[in-house]
Amino acid sequence: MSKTEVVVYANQDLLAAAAAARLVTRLVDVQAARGSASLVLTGGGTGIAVLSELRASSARDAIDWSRLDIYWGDERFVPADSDERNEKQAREALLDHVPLDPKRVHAMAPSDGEFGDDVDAAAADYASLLASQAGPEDHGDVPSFDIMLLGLGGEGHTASVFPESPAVYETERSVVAVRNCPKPPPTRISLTLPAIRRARDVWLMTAGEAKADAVALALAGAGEVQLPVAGARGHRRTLWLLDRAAAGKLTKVYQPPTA
Ligand SMILES: O=C(O)[C@H](O)[C@@H](O)[C@H](O)[C@H](O)COP(=O)(O)O
Repeated sequence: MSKTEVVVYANQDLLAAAAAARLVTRLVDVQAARGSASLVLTGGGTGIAVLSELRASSARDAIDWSRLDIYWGDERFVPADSDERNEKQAREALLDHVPLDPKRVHAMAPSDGEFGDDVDAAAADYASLLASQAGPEDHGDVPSFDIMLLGLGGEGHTASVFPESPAVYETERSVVAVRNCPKPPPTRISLTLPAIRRARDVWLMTAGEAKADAVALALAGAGEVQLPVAGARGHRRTLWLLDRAAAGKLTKVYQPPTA
């Protein structure tokens, strides 16, 4: 039975530092149990701040970086050297500073890569990659990621699955091309909600008052077509990591003292 837990931090800086500390603990535990671990990254201010905190953490090298698979939940379909690319931001914040195995860093294709501007081909290629990484124990064509990090938008998007968009209705494919995104850049590649739900742990991390309505609606059981983040769940655990402002419309959650 999957659990949902909510932890509220006094502010976004503490949230990012604490999430980085949690990542160290969880990844070390998974590696101790199974030898290797997998982590799915997100873009967005909070997601990248967590990676910067992990880079700065004195505990970070407790993780065996050579036995960690890195994936992305979504990517902006822009040239490889664009500052808008989630991959580029993650590399600068963390990935270029730790001894990862390059073969285990699974980025989504850029718009000037081997598929050119064919975003459908780039999405299909990532779906094939996920299928090739899934083992017999994974019951399907997506690996059971150990931790999937996700952010959310005030209107309820997560990864690049936007409210009432074609991606939110996708039930077959694990990865889709996304066009005409309300949030720029307009063309993206995204895991779908069924693929997100293959993760053991989903960590939804967000800060700020602008996210408070979406957080409260998702935790109250809103429908995923109108509020895609409501459909982002881990099959072991769904962990919401919030700051006080993002938790502002929740009742009955422990609120920490002001830092
Ligand atoms: O590609 C993107 O635009 C991001 O992946 C996006 O989904 C982001 O995670 C959220 O919008 C939260 O962003 P903040 O952390 O900046 O609020």
